[in-house]
Amino acid sequence: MNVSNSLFDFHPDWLAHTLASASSDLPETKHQLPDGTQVSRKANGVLWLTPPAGRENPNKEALIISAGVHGNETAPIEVLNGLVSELFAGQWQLACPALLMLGNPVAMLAGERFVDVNMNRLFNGAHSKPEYKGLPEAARARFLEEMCRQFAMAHQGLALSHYDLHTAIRPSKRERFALYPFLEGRSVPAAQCEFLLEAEVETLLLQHRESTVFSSFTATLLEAESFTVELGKVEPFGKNDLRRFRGIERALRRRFCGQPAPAVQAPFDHLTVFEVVHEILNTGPAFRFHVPDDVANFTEYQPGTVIWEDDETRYQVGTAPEAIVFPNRAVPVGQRVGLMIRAKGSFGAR
Ligand SMILES: O=C(O)CCC(=O)N[C@@H](CCC(=O)O)C(=O)O
Ligand SMILES: [Zn+2]
Repeated sequence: MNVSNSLFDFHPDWLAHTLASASSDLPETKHQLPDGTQVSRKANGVLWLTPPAGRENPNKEALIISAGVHGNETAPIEVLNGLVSELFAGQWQLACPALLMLGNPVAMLAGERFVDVNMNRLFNGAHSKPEYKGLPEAARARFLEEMCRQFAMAHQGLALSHYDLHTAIRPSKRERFALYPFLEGRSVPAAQCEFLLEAEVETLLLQHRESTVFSSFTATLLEAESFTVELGKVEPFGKNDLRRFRGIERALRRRFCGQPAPAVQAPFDHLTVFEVVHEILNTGPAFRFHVPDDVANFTEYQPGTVIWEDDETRYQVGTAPEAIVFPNRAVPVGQRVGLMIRAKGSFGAR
């Protein structure tokens, strides 16, 4: 029997199966591709792939790729699903172990960012907070963390990278950008910058503190080189212009196949690096946010502009212009309303 048929219960592909099984508790199932690659479906939307023993892993690495941690960010889900279909159809062979995760199948089915609570605020152990007790998104975040832990343990000695793929709610003056989780003393390896450029991601944002997002968990606890990667704008399934996602698709395929990195090429030959200078948090009922709802990511504000205030605090842009990323006033008290950022330099040519 065709492995897709048996693994995906006669659904045409991994995504269709994951959506159809969104509210099911699937037991672990194991399969083998004709070339000997082991495929373990650990749960709905979670595939652990192991190349056959003896196959060379030229880049000496293991990859964790996640998409759909926000259910309405569909393009990266479609890209990852397409790569899985290619692998299962024998179009290329896997060189490195890979853990592939569709983060929040229930939210994906609903076409929503999340169902009860933003899952990308539940990592680094936040899922265990009493206020999230009993919520399916907390259980899923805990499970995804456990999968990552087991995968990292099983592949000690290989370089571990995690790319958590997203799309942004609003338009962006910089179409694709990556966020690098904060770790004391860490700097971004050149090979990772080159991978981002290969994926046509031209902007990198350095986080200023540890957080509860998925990439912060894998970076902090598993010592992975991790990135949240924003690849475009949120659209429903079937409405994405997947030509705009060819960069990440090609770059991931190349990594899965264990091929060497191509030389960096214009126009994707330099990465503009920004740093977070201020995180805007919803401080409660008196919080007033002065950025309009529809402003694009990377919109710049001049020194002195008041960005937010409440009855005790007022945040004004400092002596140099600052730009905003992820403006979103509709978040619970204590959560991020946006990030104020400033250009820090660049990597590569120019
Ligand atoms: O467009 C938006 O407002 C949100 C897009 C998104 O989901 N971004 C991630 C970034 C995670 C990080 O800071 O690494 C998120 O908000 O979870
Ligand atoms: Zn997202």
